[in-house]
Amino acid sequence: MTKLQVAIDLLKTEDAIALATKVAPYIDIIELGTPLIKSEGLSAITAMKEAFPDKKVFADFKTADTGSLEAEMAFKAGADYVTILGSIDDATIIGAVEAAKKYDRAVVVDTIGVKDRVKRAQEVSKLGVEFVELHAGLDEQSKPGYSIDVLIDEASKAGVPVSIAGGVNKNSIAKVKASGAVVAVAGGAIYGAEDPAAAAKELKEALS
Ligand SMILES: O=C(CO)[C@H](O)[C@H](O)COP(=O)(O)O
Repeated sequence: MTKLQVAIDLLKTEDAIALATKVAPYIDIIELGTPLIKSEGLSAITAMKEAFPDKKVFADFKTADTGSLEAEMAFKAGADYVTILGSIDDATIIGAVEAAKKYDRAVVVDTIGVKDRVKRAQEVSKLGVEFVELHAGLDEQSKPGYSIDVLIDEASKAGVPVSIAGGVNKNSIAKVKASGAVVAVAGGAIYGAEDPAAAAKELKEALS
């Protein structure tokens, strides 16, 4: 079954925890977005894991170097998953995977900015990562003509475990599920909704 991940791109830990409290019943993975971690630091990860010990906590570090060091920082703070950029050298991903083995946690590779996401997903899947995020970032999504259908098509071709992030919402969720993605990542569709709990519930039900 496709899991549901909420991407929390807010800037304050207390706001992130308040949102997670509303949506937790419908969510499998709680993602602390890169801006939140940059704003609040590692303490945001620790606070989220302490508030939700039974949920997977995902630290969206988007690490570009010193993979082992940064992954260890995330895991020590309480993260279950850390992201490493797919556009960088394999050595960074391998270092992070070694740290994940030490802490019994997992690495997710983020393909933001990668030209051939399917090829890179297949390459890095051989390095021991948990899954690969087929990702169009918020800036890419704002460009004219963007459609999540590109990511959905790639997920169906990848042949390795992938998540989809980049405009998952109630209109696209059925196609995301049908693509075989192991995780659907929804940010704005949940934290930007008038009723985040209802939005998360609707997405979760569509994945069931
Ligand atoms: O990682 C991110 C930006 O770099 C976002 O969290 C991700 O793109 C999901 O957000 P949305 O569902 O709002 O597109």
